[in-house]
Amino acid sequence: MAERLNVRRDGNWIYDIVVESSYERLGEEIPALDTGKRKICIVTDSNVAPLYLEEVKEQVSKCCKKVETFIFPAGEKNKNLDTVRTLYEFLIQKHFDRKDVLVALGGGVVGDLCGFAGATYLRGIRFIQVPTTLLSQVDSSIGGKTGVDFDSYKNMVGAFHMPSLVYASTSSLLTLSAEQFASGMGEIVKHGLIKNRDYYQWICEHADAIRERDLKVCEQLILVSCQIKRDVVEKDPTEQGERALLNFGHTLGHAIEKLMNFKLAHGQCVALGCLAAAHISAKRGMITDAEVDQMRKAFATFDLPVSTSGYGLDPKEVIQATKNDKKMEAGAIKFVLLRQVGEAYIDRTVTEAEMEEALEWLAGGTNER
Ligand SMILES: NC(=O)c1ccc[n+]([C@@H]2O[C@H](COP(=O)([O-])OP(=O)(O)OC[C@H]3O[C@@H](n4cnc5c(N)ncnc54)[C@H](O)[C@@H]3O)[C@@H](O)[C@H]2O)c1
Ligand SMILES: O=C(O)C(=O)C[C@@H](O)[C@H](O)[C@H](O)COP(=O)(O)O
Ligand SMILES: [Zn+2]
Repeated sequence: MAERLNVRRDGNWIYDIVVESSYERLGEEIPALDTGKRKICIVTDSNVAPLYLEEVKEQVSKCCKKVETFIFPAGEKNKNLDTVRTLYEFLIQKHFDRKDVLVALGGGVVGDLCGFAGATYLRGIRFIQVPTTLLSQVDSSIGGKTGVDFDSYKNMVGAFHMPSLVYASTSSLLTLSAEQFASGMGEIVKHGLIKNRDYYQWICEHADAIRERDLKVCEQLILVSCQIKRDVVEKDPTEQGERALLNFGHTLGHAIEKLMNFKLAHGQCVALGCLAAAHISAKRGMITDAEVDQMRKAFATFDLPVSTSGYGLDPKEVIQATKNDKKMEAGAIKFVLLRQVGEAYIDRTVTEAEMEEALEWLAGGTNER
């Protein structure tokens, strides 16, 4: 039975998030977009193509005139304008017009890049998200943030462009590496910490089933996380205010991701950034040290890093890197802190000294289990 969530805003845009256990029903969901006479280009990466391209292509073929496929080398390093350019060239060569459709089959890298091409090619064509990583199923496929990195700066060039449909199959979680599964847990724990303490506790209580990738429990994770993110982006799709709460852990997380030269997965850096932000929240007396310690244990349970010890990161360089991210507004850094576990707020008063102290604290621990 498909689980379905609706995303809408003032009648301006609306799409469904469908969570299934296989790709078998994808061909039944797409026709609602009136694609019968259209061409569809499936955009995917070199790791996902051998796993899922054939079955997804079979489904997509049922609901359009012609299917093309564009495969690019996997990895964050390829989430850039060079890859977008080769995709534009491909679409031009195949005569894609404004009514044709793109399908992003893959993780957040494919989704962000394909969505950005969808936002800009011919000033915008429709795209469908078929997320295949835990991270993309709970986070990146929803909300319409699309974009690419520029000179290693995360997501520096992009556009808000909503997908026409999100179709996630939990079956794809079984082929993910341990590291990539853990990375998704980084964003999931973030969702609990910023918006829903009960969810955070539920995640901790179901740690064994989650680690074993019990797909029923994973489905619950996907649905609750999607609901949390949906509720935020419906109210503030272009991040004028509340949406920035989803950036909890990303101010320092993005800087660490860049300085580690993308050797760590996105969700791993988010986990480190969340801990540093939680530490600052505790120093300011809003949450307790015991709660931070509990968070450290929670991230570690999901095999996420909880210390930067041995990473060779210089706190001053990390702080410098935050200044070139999108978190700067009118010269002040936009930071997300916890008022309490399950409630975040945007703070513009975090000082460099606080960040430096938090980064030193983060380097002091260990990743030994
Ligand atoms: N747009 C947003 O709102 C948003 C939100 C969160 C993260 N992001 C972005 O998403 C990206 C991270 O996404 P990600 O974690 O999905 O990484 P990813 O897309 O790089 O995928 C991780 C790795 O897993 C492989 N893979 C994908 N699906 C697989 C499967 N089912 N089985 C086996 N291997 C598979 C990929 O080829 C890749 O090597 C980052 O660029 C981040 O900035 C965007
Ligand atoms: O959707 C959002 O908004 C988020 O902030 C979700 C984040 O997990 C995601 O990594 C996002 O891409 C970060 O946004 P950015 O604007 O800082 O690049
Ligand atoms: Zn993120």
